Amino acid sequence: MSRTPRTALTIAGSDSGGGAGIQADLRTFFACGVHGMTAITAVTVQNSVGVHGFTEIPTDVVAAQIEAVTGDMGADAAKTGMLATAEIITTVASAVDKAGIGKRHDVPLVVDPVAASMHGDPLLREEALEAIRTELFPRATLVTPNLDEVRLLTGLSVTDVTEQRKAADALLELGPRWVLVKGGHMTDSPECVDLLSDGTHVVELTCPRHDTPHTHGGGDTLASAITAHLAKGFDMPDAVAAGKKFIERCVIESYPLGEGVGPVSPFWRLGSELPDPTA
Ligand SMILES: Nc1ncnc2c1ncn2[C@@H]1O[C@H](COP(=O)(O)OP(=O)(O)OP(=O)(O)O)[C@@H](O)[C@H]1O
Ligand SMILES: Cc1ncc(CO)c(N)n1
Repeated sequence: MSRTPRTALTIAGSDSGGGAGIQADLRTFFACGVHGMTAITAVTVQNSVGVHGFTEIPTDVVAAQIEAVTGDMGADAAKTGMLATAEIITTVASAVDKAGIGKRHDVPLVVDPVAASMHGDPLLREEALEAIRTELFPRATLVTPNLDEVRLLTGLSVTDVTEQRKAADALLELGPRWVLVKGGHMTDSPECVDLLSDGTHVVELTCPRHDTPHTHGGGDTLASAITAHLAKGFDMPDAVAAGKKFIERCVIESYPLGEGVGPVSPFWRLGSELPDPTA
């Protein structure tokens, strides 16, 4: 029998195309050496071109998934992605409290406030934004908004690092312990700067902007890589630094698939099992 790995739970939606959502989270957990568990909140009909629709999972089933895995296997860290509705958000907030997950407990909670797909298709009902602010942010150990989500949550438009700092301060007012303001959408910049802050420690994580349109699932992959490293016991700045290194390589190795936007790729972690370029 071999040693049991650390565990991480993702509470998120399914992407039928396999590049984002639950599927991205699970493959990232695996690539980072952590056992992944899932509580599915919604099933999207999605491919490289866009999200064609979604169905929510009943709230009692969302809560039961969280209870079943945390009560039996335990989670060393957890993350949320697509939550779809205010009712699901409220359910998740009380389920993580019951499971001892979140800022006030020992088990870190990463909240990725997913509002839309990268094609601009909504993944969250409009009226649910307030529930993200009031129910989830105060429970979060880390929140990881992109710049569109920053604007929706705070009303602030961010175009440079100085504005990223102001946005981080505004988001911290909503109660999370740490904030990571992602800079992937600042497409005029030759660098991708993500700003991490807890109000005292401010760290800029920078990498070159790699020239690829295929970044589907980038936000989910970054948040799950951070969650996996938190599960392994890294402190927040080290977990985020490890996540940033991981996502940069996944962006470099991203591949075209379908007619639209291809996924970022954790395949590089497989070494000799890498896809055969001659096949
Ligand atoms: N072209 C790129 N080159 C290098 N890093 C990138 C690139 N695009 C995005 N990133 C990085 O990928 C991560 C995800 O950032 P982004 O701001 O795109 O999040 P997101 O919009 O939530 O992602 P998505 O909606 O595509 O899943 C960040 O660490 C960002 O800096
Ligand atoms: C299910 C799902 N979650 C998150 C995203 C955002 O990348 C997506 N496109 N689909």
